[in-house]
Amino acid sequence: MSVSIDPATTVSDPDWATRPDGAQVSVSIGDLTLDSGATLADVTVAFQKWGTPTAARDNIVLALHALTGNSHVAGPADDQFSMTGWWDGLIGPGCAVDTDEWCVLAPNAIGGCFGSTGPGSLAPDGRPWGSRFPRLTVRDLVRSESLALEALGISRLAAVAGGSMGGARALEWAVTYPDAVGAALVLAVGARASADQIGTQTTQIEAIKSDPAWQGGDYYGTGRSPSTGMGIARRIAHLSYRSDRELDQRFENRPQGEENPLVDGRYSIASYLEHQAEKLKRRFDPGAYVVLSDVLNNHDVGRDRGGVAAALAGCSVPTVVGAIDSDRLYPLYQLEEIARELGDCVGGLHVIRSDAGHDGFLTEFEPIRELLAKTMDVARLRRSAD
Ligand SMILES: CC(=O)SCCNC(=O)CCNC(=O)[C@H](O)C(C)(C)COP(=O)(O)OP(=O)(O)OC[C@H]1O[C@@H](n2cnc3c(N)ncnc32)[C@H](O)[C@@H]1OP(=O)(O)O
Ligand SMILES: N[C@@H](CCO)C(=O)O
Repeated sequence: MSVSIDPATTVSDPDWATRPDGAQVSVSIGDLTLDSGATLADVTVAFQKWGTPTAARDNIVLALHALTGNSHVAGPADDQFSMTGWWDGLIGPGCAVDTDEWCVLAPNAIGGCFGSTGPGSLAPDGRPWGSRFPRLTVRDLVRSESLALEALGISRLAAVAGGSMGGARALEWAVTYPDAVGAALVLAVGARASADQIGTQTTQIEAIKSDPAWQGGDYYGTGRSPSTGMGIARRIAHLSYRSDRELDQRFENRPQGEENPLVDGRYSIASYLEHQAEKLKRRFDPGAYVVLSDVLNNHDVGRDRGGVAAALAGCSVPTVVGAIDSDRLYPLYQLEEIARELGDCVGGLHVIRSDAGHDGFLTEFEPIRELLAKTMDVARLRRSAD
């Protein structure tokens, strides 16, 4: 990729390359011009790193998280990240992405709440961005990542990989910078947002904005947060992340424990969704949920590129494409389109048989391991051909 670095660019830790696995580094990339034409001032992109970059920086793999994910792709839960890494066991010494060979970087998306600039960050005037935070696109996220990588001395990626919003980012990486990406793994995402996805995501956004604690988006520092609205959003979202079959097998129409839904008790599924909502409230910012859901809504790899088919056909990056057969958020036909139209799809569409639904890109360890290994095989061939 070729990007022009803002003179304000700084790297928090100049020795980041030799730091141990899981090390964090943040890069201030200065002002970022957005697709909307607006400028986001003083942007920081925060990463975690596993493995060691070569002197030539030719072994870098970008692991891209989904909507509420973060840079913690491997390792146990710790003080900063309350969850086990989302691809734990897939990235590390001897794993599918072998960090004795590859150096994995996982950037936190801008617009989020894990160290990269988001709506809860302080703007240059010292106040939280809040309602002033601009709308972002997947391409804005990818551009911020490419600027940060340039500042780390990285101009080429051996591979990019991700699912869901991470898959949208991986696809945009491949289409935007085909000469700078060796191989890609795109999981559980479409080439553009569908009416169904925009419908459910705008409904979730409305749930957050209709919480009185939203305060027009300027709730930071007020002591009140629209977490009730985000809890409702997460319940709606979580249903779309799992399959009807799996949920019914697990919960049927059973009551929760001894509770009686015919009086004032809950159904088991309602209790489960409440649990998922409560967990998200503890680790995610509603404002970031709104910004990144909007990013998913405007995802369209064909925008200003002559449409989806033309954009995908023009992409020369060898790309492994994977779908989960029970994914009702990103149904099979959307992944079939990507696999069919891409300039260089490796082995056609890989369909993962699972009842886990969309979340299968996180839970189906063995099939994801195989797809990651396949992607790294392609990356290795391309690296040796360079
Ligand atoms: C790429 C990225 O980074 S995306 C971000 C990844 N992480 C997340 O999305 C975090 C949210 N977590 C999840 O979505 C899921 O936990 C996944 C996808 C990571 C894993 O899914 P699974 O292992 O299938 O978990 P599952 O959906 O069964 O949930 C289990 C939880 O529900 C709870 N639960 C199950 N039944 C009930 C019930 N009737 N009432 C209340 N809670 C219940 C379990 O106790 C368990 O709780 P715990 O997670 O606090 O231990
Ligand atoms: N469980 C995932 C689903 C969205 O892809 C998340 O919360 O980000």
